[in-house]
Amino acid sequence: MDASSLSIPAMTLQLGQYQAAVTAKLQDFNARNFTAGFWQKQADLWVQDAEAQQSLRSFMGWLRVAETMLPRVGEIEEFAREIKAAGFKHVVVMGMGGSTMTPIVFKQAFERSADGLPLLVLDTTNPGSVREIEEAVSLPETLFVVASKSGTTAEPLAFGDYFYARLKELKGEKAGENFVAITDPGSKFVTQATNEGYRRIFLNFAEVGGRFSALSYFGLVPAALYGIDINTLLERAIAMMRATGSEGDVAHNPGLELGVALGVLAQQGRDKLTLVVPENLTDLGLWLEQLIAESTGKEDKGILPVAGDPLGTPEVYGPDRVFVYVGYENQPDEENRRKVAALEAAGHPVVTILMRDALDLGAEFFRWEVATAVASAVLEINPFDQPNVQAAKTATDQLMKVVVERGSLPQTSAPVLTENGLSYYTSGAGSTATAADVLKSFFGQAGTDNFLCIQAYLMETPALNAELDELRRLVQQRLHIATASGYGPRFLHSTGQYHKGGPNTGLFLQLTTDHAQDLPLPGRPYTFGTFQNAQAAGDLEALHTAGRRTLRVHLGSVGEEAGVAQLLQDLRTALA
Ligand SMILES: O=P(O)(O)OC[C@H]1O[C@H](O)[C@H](O)[C@@H](O)[C@@H]1O
Repeated sequence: MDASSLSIPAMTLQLGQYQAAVTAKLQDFNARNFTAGFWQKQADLWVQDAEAQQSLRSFMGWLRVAETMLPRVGEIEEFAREIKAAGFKHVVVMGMGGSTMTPIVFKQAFERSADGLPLLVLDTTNPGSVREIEEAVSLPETLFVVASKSGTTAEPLAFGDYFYARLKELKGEKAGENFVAITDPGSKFVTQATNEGYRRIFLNFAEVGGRFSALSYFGLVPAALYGIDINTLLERAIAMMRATGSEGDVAHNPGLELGVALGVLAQQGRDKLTLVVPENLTDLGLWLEQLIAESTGKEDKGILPVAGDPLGTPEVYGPDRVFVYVGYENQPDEENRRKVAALEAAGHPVVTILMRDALDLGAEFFRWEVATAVASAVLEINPFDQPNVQAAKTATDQLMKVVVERGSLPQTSAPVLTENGLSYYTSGAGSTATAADVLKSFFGQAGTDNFLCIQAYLMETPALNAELDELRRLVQQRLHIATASGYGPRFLHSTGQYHKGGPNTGLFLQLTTDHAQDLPLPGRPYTFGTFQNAQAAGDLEALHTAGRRTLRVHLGSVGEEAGVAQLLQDLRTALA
């Protein structure tokens, strides 16, 4: 073991029958001096098309962003002190995908320190969630951080407009004092934030893509406001950079080894990366999902990150899994570790990563960024684009144009059935006498390497989470397929790329509602609820265009929890 790898979290790979193929690929990559080429941004390691190579190179700024940020720690910490001195009591970070995933992880993984401010993240257009945030804080004492790399993403702009209008009612022309922007230089949002008198605009780096931006201003500004020691976080990331070859050759490159393993396993059908984490790291799953799914899920290939799948015994899993345990050295997490050991004994490949404390997340973000880029090289795809995300955005934009012109969303198709207030929309239904029939026929399409993806355009609550977990458990036990679940529109900026661009193995269950308690968007002729439903309809259209199998269950005016409870009951009958 070389000296630099001593200062990074330990990783072990138990690959069983796949070890030989992974070793062969590693030897092949080493023979081609992959690590040196990687640090020199040698784009032909991934793709051969000249245009794609140029684009790929232009998004590799994340490689050394931790080093760029280290000298800026003082500036960020000074800003955090200024905010506290100005009397702010809360921070709300607003944005989508890569721009807000890191603060979500930090908020769960770290206890807020005595000099940190409470942190909330808004990354949904659900009117109930927006209202929940508004009610949880005292608006005049809240700092709103609008985080958008492009400065053109519809959601953060809507969130910014909504809360800016609220603050204007309270503080008039001084509203901008409560707002901070993190965005790329030259984005349209820079102009808007300047005109609105934002307190501060942090300019990030054009060559750092959203999902690779954890160690840039996007992750570090919220972290410092929350009281996290960002200096140590970056130092740990830099230790991982060195271990992966940033300063020259290394005997073992942990990012390369993980990435090659994941890429080779995916090629051999083990393409569902099933994450197992202790209770206090579940949100790391959200971060890994957006990184891995959006980077690798394209051209009908990809690795599906599966987070929050109830962990079962070996016999409920098919040969399409690789299990990754990420936990803490000093936290026993006995039940998870015992189950993972049983899976390994049964021949499933298992990766184990043990962090010393939450500050090691700095190192892990970087390890996983390298591994994701390396796995993409194995799969021969460009990890830094997201071609299929745009399809859903375009379809949603078209629908919103109709809303602006006509005042409401167009009715697209008729349900195949309405029962107990729930309406079912699907093209694949056979006999549709009852809801259980519709469900039976939809789930009857599940092949062994398929997965269920629940897409909930609903308000996230602990009760709904518990119901969706139950739904996943039921499907896993009865059908032995992987299950994933995401709240819309969050997942559109994350796993949404894989859903439309990855292999056509998903069964997509979309859940929508009428939004009994909607919220108007100031200055716009529509509500948050209509916006969220347009996003659902736009994505459904994009899924259909990509030939995916879908079932939309509209909960109508039946409450969200009551509606999903009804669905669960019918599903139990259907899968009996
Ligand atoms: O930061 P933004 O430019 O607003 O982008 C937010 C998110 O939007 C898109 O959907 C991309 O696919 C994501 O990778 C990105 O993180």
